[in-house]
Amino acid sequence: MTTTIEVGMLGLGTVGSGVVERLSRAAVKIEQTQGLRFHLATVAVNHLNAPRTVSLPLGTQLTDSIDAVVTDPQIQLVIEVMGTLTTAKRAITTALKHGKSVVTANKDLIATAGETLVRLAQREGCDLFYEASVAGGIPILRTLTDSYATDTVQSVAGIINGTANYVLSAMTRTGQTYEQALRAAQRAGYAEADPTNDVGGLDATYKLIILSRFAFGQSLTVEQVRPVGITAVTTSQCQLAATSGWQLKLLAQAQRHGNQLYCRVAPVAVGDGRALSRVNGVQNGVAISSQAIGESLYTGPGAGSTATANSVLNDVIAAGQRLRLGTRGPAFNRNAGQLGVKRFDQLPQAYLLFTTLPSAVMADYANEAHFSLKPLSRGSYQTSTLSPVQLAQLQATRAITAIPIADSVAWEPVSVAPLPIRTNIAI
Ligand SMILES: NC(=O)C1=CN([C@@H]2O[C@H](COP(=O)(O)OP(=O)(O)OC[C@H]3O[C@@H](n4cnc5c(N)ncnc54)[C@H](OP(=O)(O)O)[C@@H]3O)[C@@H](O)[C@H]2O)C=CC1
Ligand SMILES: N[C@@H](CC=O)C(=O)O
Repeated sequence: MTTTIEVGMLGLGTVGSGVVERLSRAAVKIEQTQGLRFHLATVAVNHLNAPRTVSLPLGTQLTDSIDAVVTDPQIQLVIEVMGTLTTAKRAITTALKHGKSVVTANKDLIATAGETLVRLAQREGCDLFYEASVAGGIPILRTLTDSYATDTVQSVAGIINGTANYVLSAMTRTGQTYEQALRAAQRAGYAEADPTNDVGGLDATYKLIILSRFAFGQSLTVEQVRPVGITAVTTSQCQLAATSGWQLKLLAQAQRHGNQLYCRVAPVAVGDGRALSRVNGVQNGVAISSQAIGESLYTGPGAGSTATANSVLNDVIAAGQRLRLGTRGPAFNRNAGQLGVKRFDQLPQAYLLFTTLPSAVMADYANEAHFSLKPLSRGSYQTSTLSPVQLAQLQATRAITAIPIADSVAWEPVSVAPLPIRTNIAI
């Protein structure tokens, strides 16, 4: 017997159009395999007369009133794919208070107000799912919930912003400028309406915050992560690094060490031997290290209409099944931990350096401060382990860009001599 679920949707842009298209394409399969039929009753948009890439099914209402969706007593399930913070929070809150289950792809909102919304959903006995909020088409949240249920995660290292990875890959592989590559990512529908968070590392930080709740039961804040984006990375740096066996990636990391969780979102040099170095373009990759499974890598498209819509619809089906069975309420994530939070940049580690300073000056630095410097190609170097103080002093020259090398952290303190302070060296 088939159960019909009345659905309302907020947003009909890149992801919303994908949801409409996938929902009609997969309707027969969903009915056959799940015993569910989803009837898209109403879709709310901002601009009623804007051109659309999909046609709505016959009978689906298009409105510019969010309330017409979230307060409609017929609607049982609301899909929020419009983005925004305040408007989306108000809409989801109203939907939950009206007893509706909610599926959202909104990482900004789930990272910053997710805990409040989860509590509200629990109080109202509704479901709140958000698989598409992290890594687009990769079912990483459900995998962490279901497949790591008995396991203990030690570390998560992810390329989790499709736009930034597309840009860095294009700069490395085709020599495009940052601006050219970003424009292409925008045209492909990977970037947010305003791409500032994509390239500034905030989008990856929001996703790391959500991932960390599932992997460690630990909530992070943007202030704790202090993300560094890719806006200062140049095509020349990407290509010099690649020549020497490193790929520059915007990496989001969280790693348990004792009772601390170390985190970072920053451009990092990933060695060619590591699987993450081969995750290119809009692809995302999440490498998980855990006690029972060991090392695993989950890859797939991190953004884009169809792949993201697929994740949204998997949540819709999960919520639909609970509506059918009357089992709504259990939170998507119930992992809870109590770790202190630190940043990777508080630890000694090795770096790739890019500079226009003469090699003799760089050699003097290394000699005076007792660290070693391996020259790579044209103004690039690989350092031995540097303490945070040494790094700060080195960067005070303002003529050196330092990119941390993945997996080079020294967990035990190392004794390193401080550098003499030299600022504003003439080049
Ligand atoms: N694009 C992607 O690859 C991914 C996106 N996401 C997330 O999914 C969400 C949607 O992204 P995306 O589809 O790319 O965004 P788009 O900008 O393409 O679409 C946003 C849609 O929301 C509608 N909208 C915006 N504000 C309002 C409002 N106040 N009232 C009613 N409708 C509104 C817009 O209406 P109108 O068309 O009339 O302007 C538009 O249809 C975001 O949270 C994003 O972060 C998550 C994973 C991947
Ligand atoms: N803008 C985001 C879209 C998916 O979350 C990205 O580029 O990863």
